[in-house]
Amino acid sequence: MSEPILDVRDLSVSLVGSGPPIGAVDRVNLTIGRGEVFGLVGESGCGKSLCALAIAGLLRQPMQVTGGQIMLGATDLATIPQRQMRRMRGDDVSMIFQEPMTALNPLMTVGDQIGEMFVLHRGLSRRAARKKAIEALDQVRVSSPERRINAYPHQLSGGMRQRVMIAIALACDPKLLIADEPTTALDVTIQAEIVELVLELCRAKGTAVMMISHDLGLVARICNRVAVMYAGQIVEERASAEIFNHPSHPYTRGLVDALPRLGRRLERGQRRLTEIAGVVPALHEFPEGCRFAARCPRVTSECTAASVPVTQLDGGGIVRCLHHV
Ligand SMILES: Nc1ncnc2c1ncn2[C@@H]1O[C@H](COP(=O)(O)OP(=O)(O)OP(=O)(O)O)[C@@H](O)[C@H]1O
Repeated sequence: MSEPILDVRDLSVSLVGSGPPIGAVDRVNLTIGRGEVFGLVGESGCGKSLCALAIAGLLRQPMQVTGGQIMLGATDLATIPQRQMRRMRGDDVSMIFQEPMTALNPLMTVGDQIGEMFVLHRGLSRRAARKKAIEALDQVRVSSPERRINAYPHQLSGGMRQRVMIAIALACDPKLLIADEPTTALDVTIQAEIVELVLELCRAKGTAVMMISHDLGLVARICNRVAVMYAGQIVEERASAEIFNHPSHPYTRGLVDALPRLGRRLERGQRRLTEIAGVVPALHEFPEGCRFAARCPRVTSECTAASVPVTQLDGGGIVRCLHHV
């Protein structure tokens, strides 16, 4: 891997309320190289978004970072004050979300929202920022950018809004872009265009990407390395070709088997491809031993006796399973 830009060590996020804290993300380790495209996958509710929000300094009560370090270069994002984090967000690390409307201000034109990045982070005048906003809109392939900068978010299509959010996120050339399911809410035809756009712009700017998705197929195709998350823990992390072709953890195997492939047909009465039976446990239901045990085809009594340590794999990477292949 190239020089690391992000080094997350033993990150824990917990729900902190009136009772004892409830762990949601459990000692997660992640390293992303400069300009690398890194994937984080897992079903809904595995803790991917909480990891992302923790890194971007956007966790909200009752969720809190309760342990570990988030090193972006020499700065530990887990401990810096909110004011410093606000400065670094946009400048060093940016995030785009599944639903752009949650991040865009409905009362401001898209031009003002993009321009604000240049005013706040680069100290440009309003007039100079407006010019840069037009260039940024052009870069994300919004046609007639001089006209479109005067539009409000609700006047644009979902795909256009996502492009605006990408323009805002990349305006100040951050070192890391976290993309949390950026295409899930979009029409299938636009999804590939948006992913390509993100990759192309980040490649040109040397920005590393952390792509979060429930779609292992997408992530394996575009990422150098992939981490698979289950019930708040990383259960496997390897080069994406390895993960895709020789999944080591039974959960990863299940995700691969659930992918649609050319020539595979649904059996009569089967609604989806081989889904992993069962559901991700809720936070207060995490079991003592392996968290995947209740759904695992390889489970034995050892799996539920004590928590499962991480094993280094011969070809590089890690897996958290007593019966990995
Ligand atoms: N503010 C909150 N209060 C209570 N529980 C929460 C909160 N935010 C997240 N959780 C719980 O934490 C767990 C992890 O959630 P998270 O959103 O990180 O999952 P995810 O893998 O990103 O799923 P998705 O793809 O659906 O966003 C889930 O069980 C979720 O219900």
